[in-house]
Amino acid sequence: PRLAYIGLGSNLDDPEHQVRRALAELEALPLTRLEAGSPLYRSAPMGPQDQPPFINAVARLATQLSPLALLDQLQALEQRHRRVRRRHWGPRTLDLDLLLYEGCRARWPRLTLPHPGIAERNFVLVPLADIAPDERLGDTPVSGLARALGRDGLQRLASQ
Ligand SMILES: CC1(C)Nc2nc(N)[nH]c(=O)c2N=C1O
Repeated sequence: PRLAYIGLGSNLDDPEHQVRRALAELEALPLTRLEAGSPLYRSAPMGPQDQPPFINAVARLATQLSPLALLDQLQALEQRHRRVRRRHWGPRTLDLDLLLYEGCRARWPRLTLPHPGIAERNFVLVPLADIAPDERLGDTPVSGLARALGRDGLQRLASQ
């Protein structure tokens, strides 16, 4: 199995429940185990502000699926949460992003690895650092990037 990190996000239809349910569904993916889930974080939307706050988390999977097979599974999961893409960067019930895949750098039409937005989004970087502080982006440990970017606007939810 290879390690893969997934970014989860929701700001529609009870976002906290959407994210918690998606974490359980990641465990059920074929040839895949959920190894770790970060705490959940609430934050104001980056980009268009006229939408509800987001709930975000990051999960670590151990999977035998290839990157594209895993991406297919993630997109199928998004559909099952009735993801309706009305406007670009608009509200959504569930976003699942493949952030990192062990030993894989790619710039394919469907998938760029590592995910290009990681280092500028504290709602991704901070939960990623919670479960993978020693992963490196370029030459920098994720923990250092998260510390530099800061936790402004991020509220950690009580884990239950
Ligand atoms: C709309 C946009 C860019 N903003 C976001 N903003 C936050 N806080 N969290 C997200 O997951 C998120 N996802 C997006 O796609």
